[in-house]
Amino acid sequence: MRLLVDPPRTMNSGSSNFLLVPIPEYPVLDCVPNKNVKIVVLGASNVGKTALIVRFLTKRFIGDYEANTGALYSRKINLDGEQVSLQVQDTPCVSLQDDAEGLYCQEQINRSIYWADGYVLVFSITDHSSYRTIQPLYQHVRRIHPAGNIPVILVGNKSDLLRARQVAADEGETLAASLGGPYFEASARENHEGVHAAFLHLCGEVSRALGGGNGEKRRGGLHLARPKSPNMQELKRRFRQVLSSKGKSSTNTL
Ligand SMILES: Nc1nc2c(ncn2[C@@H]2O[C@H](COP(=O)(O)OP(=O)(O)OP(=O)(O)O)[C@@H](O)[C@H]2O)c(=O)[nH]1
Repeated sequence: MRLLVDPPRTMNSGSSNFLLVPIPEYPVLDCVPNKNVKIVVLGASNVGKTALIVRFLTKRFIGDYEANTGALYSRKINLDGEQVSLQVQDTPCVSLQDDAEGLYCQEQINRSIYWADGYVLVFSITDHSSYRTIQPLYQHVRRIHPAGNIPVILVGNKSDLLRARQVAADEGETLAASLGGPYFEASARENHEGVHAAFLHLCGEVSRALGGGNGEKRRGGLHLARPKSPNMQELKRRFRQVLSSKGKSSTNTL
């Protein structure tokens, strides 16, 4: 069975700034047996974590969001001709501590890190401090998963804002190499293909790392419960919010 969140009833089809397509959700019981890929998206504030996830799952770009509270999105994807259950965990932002050695990282994020099989580390190419957050963030992931291979990709988002660039592409490449994953420059605002390629690459890596197993992978380090299940209420609330603000700002309805 597949559950859909309430579809929007009034929309402006000319706008790309609103979530026009509901993100398919389905209960955990409907997961594809033995093929459950769990990834978490991590990074500093305002780098575009939510925008990237929504872009990947809906091919759409939403202009503005309220601060993220950590939604979990679920859907089935086709990976090399195989159906795979994908869960993508959005997270609140992390930030560097004053000494820049450690991270401010909510407990909810630690749980997500423990739960996930693959990691999307995001910075904005327009914000060098978000780039500096990545190395400590990766070390943090390593502390939670001290053993084994960690499938990871590094995404430099907002590549459409070239004039505001603060992080050079080769800085991204170098950092990604040190983490042992590939670097993708992407624009959640302007380009679905780049975002899609990045997420799909990670899903493939995770699937290979799980080796066809059921996701019961490495379990060293901290013992933390998995994060809450798909947040349907949160999604519905966001749709309602988007629709009501749309209704206020435009007379164009379908
Ligand atoms: N120009 C441009 N803006 C983007 C892009 N991606 C996201 N944004 C904008 O950046 C802002 C932050 O995007 P979010 O997706 O909310 O970022 P986040 O990392 O989830 O933010 P937090 O909730 O603070 O953790 C929003 O105003 C987005 O519209 C992009 O690729 N290009």
